[in-house]
Amino acid sequence: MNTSDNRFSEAERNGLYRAIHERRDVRSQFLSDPVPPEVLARLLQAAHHAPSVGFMQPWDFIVIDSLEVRQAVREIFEQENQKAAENYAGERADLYRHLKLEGILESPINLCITCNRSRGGPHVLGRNTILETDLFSVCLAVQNLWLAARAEGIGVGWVSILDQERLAETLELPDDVYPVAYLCLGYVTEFLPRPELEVKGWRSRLPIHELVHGNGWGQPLENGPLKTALDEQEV
Ligand SMILES: Cc1cc2c(cc1C)N(C[C@H](O)[C@H](O)[C@H](O)COP(=O)(O)O)c1[nH]c(=O)[nH]c(=O)c1N2
Repeated sequence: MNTSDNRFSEAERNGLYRAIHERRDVRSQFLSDPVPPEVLARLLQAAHHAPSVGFMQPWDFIVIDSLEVRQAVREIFEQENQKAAENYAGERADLYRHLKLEGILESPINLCITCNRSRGGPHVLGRNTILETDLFSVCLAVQNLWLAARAEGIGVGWVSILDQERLAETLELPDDVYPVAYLCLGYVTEFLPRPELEVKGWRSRLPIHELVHGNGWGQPLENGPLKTALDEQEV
């Protein structure tokens, strides 16, 4: 059997890698143009087709277009962001305060992806030992949506500078439902070529060869074909 039989076509593979490499966290570039319902439906379907522990599908999607709700969430962000800024001093504090870290009011849609921690009953296959696997599953749904959105030309920004309890209260979540991701979605003026935090001088992408270890933590990858290929593909 030819090992390439199951491969996508070259154009399809290029499309997938393009979505991965050109996906951005967006907060400064949102347009107010509405996202058509059929496009949003495709994004939600992409999220719903993520893998999940024991096929638990612990996610729900709260689609928020109400200005009132968005304003309430924006206030939570403001308070938490003030606190976060106090972690830095001097130039770093100045830089932090100049970063735009949310697009809650500018984006036409806010979406909260939650995790229902009791979905599927008390014994979910694969979740007997590592309880957090339900949360991991929801993160994969977020990433599916994020990549599909990039292919649709829609920007997504994840806002985590939020007090979860206040967010849960604002969205009237039941006790066993945890707000994993608060996302802002919309068409954009542009997708930056690099992460905004890198463009603004906050932090850079680490070289991949420092992150790939051989056979155990801290053991460098030996010089060989994998190391060469990684170095050649560094982007
Ligand atoms: C769990 C989690 C939480 C957050 C983020 C991401 C993730 C995965 N990111 C986006 C983050 O800053 C961004 O992904 C990195 O800077 C890399 O940039 P690109 O996503 O490649 O553009 C993010 N960005 C932001 O402006 N405000 C925020 O609160 C958060 N929170």
